[in-house]
Formats: sequence, structure tokens, C-alpha cells
Amino acid sequence: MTATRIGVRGADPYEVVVGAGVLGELPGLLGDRVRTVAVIGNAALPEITRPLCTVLEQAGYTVHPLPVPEGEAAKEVGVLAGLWSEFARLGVTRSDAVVGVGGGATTDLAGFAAASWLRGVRSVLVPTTLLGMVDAAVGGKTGINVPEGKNLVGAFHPPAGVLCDLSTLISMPHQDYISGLAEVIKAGFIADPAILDLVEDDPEGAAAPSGPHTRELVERAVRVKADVVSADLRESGLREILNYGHTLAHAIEKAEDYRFRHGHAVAIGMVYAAELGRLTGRLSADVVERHRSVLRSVGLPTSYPADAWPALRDAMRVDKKARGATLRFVVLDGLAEPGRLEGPDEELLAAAYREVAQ
Ligand SMILES: NC(=O)c1ccc[n+]([C@@H]2O[C@H](COP(=O)([O-])OP(=O)(O)OC[C@H]3O[C@@H](n4cnc5c(N)ncnc54)[C@H](O)[C@@H]3O)[C@@H](O)[C@H]2O)c1
Ligand SMILES: O=C(O)C(=O)C[C@@H](O)[C@H](O)[C@H](O)COP(=O)(O)O
Ligand SMILES: [Zn+2]
Repeated sequence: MTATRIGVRGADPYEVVVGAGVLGELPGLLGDRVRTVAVIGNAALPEITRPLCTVLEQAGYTVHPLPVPEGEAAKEVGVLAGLWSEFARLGVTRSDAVVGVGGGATTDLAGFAAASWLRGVRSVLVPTTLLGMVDAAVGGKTGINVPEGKNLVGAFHPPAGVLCDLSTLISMPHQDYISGLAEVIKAGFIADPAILDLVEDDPEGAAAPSGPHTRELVERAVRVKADVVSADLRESGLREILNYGHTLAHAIEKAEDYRFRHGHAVAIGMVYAAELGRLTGRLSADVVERHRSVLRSVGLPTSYPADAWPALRDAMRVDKKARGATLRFVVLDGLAEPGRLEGPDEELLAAAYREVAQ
């Protein structure tokens, strides 16, 4: 089957290539001016990283594999500092490139390592999770976590290309795949409700990496993201819609010391945002219920402990959409009609939380 190429427009346009068995496309995305490639790969995925390094070596690149801890443990300043030392030792220059191979945690780190080294070297991202393909690797948000909050240190640094080889999804742990579905469903609520129809028609198929609609779901979600970031790379307005559900989600991730899957937190956060919309008279109860039903149909959580509220409320203060002490939320005025809720009062915030509390 041929690969699909989805363009991301902007000052430095690039392509997101989607298909099965497409790792051979990597040299084409790196370009022929690059000589040396630092491959920052999730250490738990040698069966993906090794063949990819071979593809690069056969294409004539000098390849330096740099394994990093799997998952969220990669998004730490110590790991990033270790990569800077490696870049210095290897003599990585501005004519070289970084390739990031792994889930969203790995590509966020690799992207930021590329953004920060020599004030920016070329990167190509090879996401190996559903979440990475439909969201993290596309759009140029890169970064790491700090104890004070999620993704608080980072940069906008668009990749030179993104390679989504659907065959890498087969080995994914089920719960991590489900976590990625939360971002797919998010794309459905904010922009492309056909995604919701596909999931609702066959939740079991949607929850399987080799399901009948996997490719269509990936491509639809990538198109949503590509269109948004093409119009607003630096999140000066439109891009905020991709943050639907994330204000509460990041607070949950912090409260759980980053051991709670991102997509699971986003699922709960979307129900919270939907409740904010309903309680302010902007969103119908039917659409709120649709959030719960579609998320639950694939096994995503929609509630969180009641006693967590004070800590979550405190953590939401550092949300990047906030302006000073004023919290700002992405809410829906209807399906695919994202809007903003500015400065909600404390009672409204707590009332919406009571609707998700268990
Ligand atoms: N930059 C962005 O725009 C953006 C968007 C969404 C999410 N994110 C970030 O992405 C991260 C979450 O990404 P994720 O869900 O991909 O998590 P992840 O990178 O932690 O990967 C999840 C798990 O899957 C394993 N894994 C990855 N690929 C595999 C494969 N093919 N086979 C078997 N196991 C595999 C990993 O080892 C890990 O244990 C969060 O840090 C989140 O903040 C960033
Ligand atoms: O690309 C974006 O913009 C997003 O908000 C996508 C989110 O799914 C993603 O989790 C992102 O990393 C969150 O960004 P943050 O700026 O809130 O840290
Ligand atoms: Zn997200």
C-alpha cells in the first residue's frame, strides 16, 4: 500500500508520511546535505531502532545511536543534559541531524535536544506509538517536564519530517494504544466528528492497532493537527484548541508524578472541559454524555478521585493558556466548535469537578 503524505505548511514546511513498512522513507526526509545522524531512541525498542539505523547506514550516513530511558523518564533535565554531552563528544554540528524514535515522550525529548543544541539542528521524528503519530511528533512542540509541572521547559521546533510506520504499532502495550486514542477522539470533538462515528461504530476495532480503521483514524487525526499547526505554530490563538482537556490533564499527571498515561489524563480532562461547557450553558448534555460514552467504549477513564481537587486546582495555575492569575480553558460550543472560557469563578471550577469526581 502506498504511503500517504500530509503536508504541514508554514515557514519550514514538512511532510508527515503515513503507511505500513515505510521506514525506508527516512533518508528522503533527512535530505542529502546531512552526513551524521544522532538517533535518540527509546532504549526499550531495539527491534525498531536497529533496522532504522541500518537503513541510514546503507544510505551512507554516519549513525550514532543514543538510547534514552523509556517513557516519561526520558523527559527529564538529566537525560537532556546527557544528550548535550554526547552531542559535544560526537561533534554534532549544524549540518548534522537528530532522529527521534519512540513514543511521544521520546520524540518530545529528541525534538527539544535538537531545538536546544547549537540553537537548533534538523530533526526527523519517527513516532512508534499511536499518540506519537497523531499528535506528539507533529507540530513542533518539544520539551521536558520539571517537578513544578508538565512540559514547562521546551521550544517550538518543527521537525524536517515525520515518519509514521503503522507496522510499529503492532507491538504496543494495549493501555498505551488506548491512551493514544484519547488524542484521536480529541481531534474528533474539536474538528472532525467523523472520527467519533468511526470509533462509536466499532470500538473494539478502534482499540486494536491492526483494526480496520487504524489508518483512517491516524490520517484524520494527523490532518486535524497539521491544519491547525500550519495556521498557528506558536499557539497565539487557534492552536489552543489542541489543548482541549489538557488543563486538568496536566494537573492529574503532575499529581500522579507523571506515572499516569497522558491520554488517560486527557480523557478525564475532556469530560471536565465538557462539563464546564454544559454548566455555562454552551454545550448540550447530549454532547457531554457523548464524551463519556465514546471514551468509555474504548476503555478510557472519565472520572478521578474527589479528594484530589485541591491539589489539581493548585496545579492548574501553571497551565500555559493562563494569563496571569486568569485561567483559560478550551471548551466546546458544539461538536467541532471550540471556544474559550476565560476566568471561570472558583465555584464553577469546583462544580465541574464534582461531575467527574468518583
Ligand atoms: N509535543 C506534543 O505536541 C505532544 C502531544 C501529545 C502528547 N505529548 C507527550 O507525549 C507523551 C506521551 O506519549 P506516548 O503515549 O507515546 O508515551 P511514551 O513515549 O511514554 O510511550 C508509551 C509506552 O509505550 C512504549 N512503546 C513505544 N512504542 C512502542 C512500540 N512500538 N512497541 C512497544 N512499546 C512501545 C514505551 O516504551 C512506553 O513504555 C507525553 O509526555 C505527552 O506530554 C506531546
Ligand atoms: O500540539 C499542541 O498544541 C497540543 O496542545 C497537543 C497536546 O495534545 C499535547 O499534549 C501538548 O504537548 C500539550 O502542550 P502544552 O503546551 O500544554 O504542554
Ligand atoms: Zn496531549
